[in-house]
Amino acid sequence: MSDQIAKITVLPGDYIGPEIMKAGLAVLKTVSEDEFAYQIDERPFGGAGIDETGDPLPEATLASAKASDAVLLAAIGGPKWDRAIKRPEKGLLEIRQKLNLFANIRPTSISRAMQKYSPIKQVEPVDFVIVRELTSGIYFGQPREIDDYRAIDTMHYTVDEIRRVAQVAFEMAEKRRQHVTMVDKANVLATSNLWRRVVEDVSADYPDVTYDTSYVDAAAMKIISAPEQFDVILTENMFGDILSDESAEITGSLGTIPSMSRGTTGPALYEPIHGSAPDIAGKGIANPLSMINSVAMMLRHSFDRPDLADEIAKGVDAVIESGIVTPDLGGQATTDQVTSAIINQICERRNAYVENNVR
Ligand SMILES: NC(=O)c1ccc[n+]([C@@H]2O[C@H](COP(=O)([O-])OP(=O)(O)OC[C@H]3O[C@@H](n4cnc5c(N)ncnc54)[C@H](O)[C@@H]3O)[C@@H](O)[C@H]2O)c1
Ligand SMILES: CC(C)[C@H](C(=O)O)[C@@H](O)C(=O)O
Ligand SMILES: [Mg+2]
Repeated sequence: MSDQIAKITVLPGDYIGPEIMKAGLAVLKTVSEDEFAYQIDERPFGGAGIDETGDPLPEATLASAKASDAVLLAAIGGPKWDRAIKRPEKGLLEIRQKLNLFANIRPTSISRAMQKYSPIKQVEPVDFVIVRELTSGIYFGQPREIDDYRAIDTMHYTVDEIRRVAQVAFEMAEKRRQHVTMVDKANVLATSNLWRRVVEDVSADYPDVTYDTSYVDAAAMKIISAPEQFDVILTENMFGDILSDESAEITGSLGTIPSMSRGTTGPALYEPIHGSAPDIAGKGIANPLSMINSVAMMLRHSFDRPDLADEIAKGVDAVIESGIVTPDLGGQATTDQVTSAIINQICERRNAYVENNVR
């Protein structure tokens, strides 16, 4: 951190983005009181960036992100800008590339509190993390062309791009249950064959970590039938995008899962894995948990405050357990009611702690 006050660039984005960002910032304010000094710099991004400046990633937004200690993003995109020359999604790809956020970490765990909301039956605990390559592959490959009769996208990977994200996955696995599964389509794709060669090589540097591979179609099946088998899933950009939405859904809702995107230096970016949910925007029913969990992830990884992240996690678990949940999880609570319930839990626990320690 550049000085004692953490600089956080805040990008509320579009549709439900501002609704859930408000929730995330309210929880951040609560846990930070007397504990963590920060300043936020809120900037337009995505559709909001287009509306304000004509560009989904305005220059001033990028400059703020680059000068920050961490970036907090809600969600961007939606039908309003589907015909824009440069769509909001383009801004998202650009910020990932310009901040060199090559590793995207998307956790899936079904805590005891969450079990009753999961659509799958679990015998063993489910707790795995997807490490998704984020700045290369088919999202960025050239040539990329379209005319009236054909369209071309190109999947492209280099050894260095694979090696650096593989190292992130193996390092994470060392601190978890020491297992990496690389997910690919090596029975068809040349890029997957390069991934196999490079990851096999990287795995030799981590003797305590076991390593296996799975084709992506089979992995999609196992995420539902045997998710407890996974510890760290390492995969390329587009497979990671698809498998992370599927993985989120086995917890009960896409609206619960946070993510971290990081490079080797510079600020990391934290965001829910879902999009701007235009179908429910403005109704006050968006699930704020993905955003609140993203705030916790930021405190843990960018600011070395696992204590504050744990306080949030305990508050979230208590509220989920009590059944105060939004309609995507089968409940009737609003975004604000869930957020207030979490804040109350955090405050009650703090007061109880103070009382116990004064006596
Ligand atoms: N990182 C991002 O900002 C990001 C990620 C994914 C999609 N998008 C964009 O979002 C827009 C909408 O995309 P989409 O509809 O395909 O996907 P989406 O993730 O926005 O929504 C898919 C479904 O999940 C529900 N959902 C998502 N988040 C929720 C939450 N917090 N609470 C309750 N329900 C929630 C939605 O209501 C919808 O039914 C598109 O423009 C897309 O490109 C942005
Ligand atoms: C909006 C889109 C470009 C983005 C992606 O595919 O990376 C989203 O789906 C995500 O998962 O963050
Ligand atoms: Mg996605």
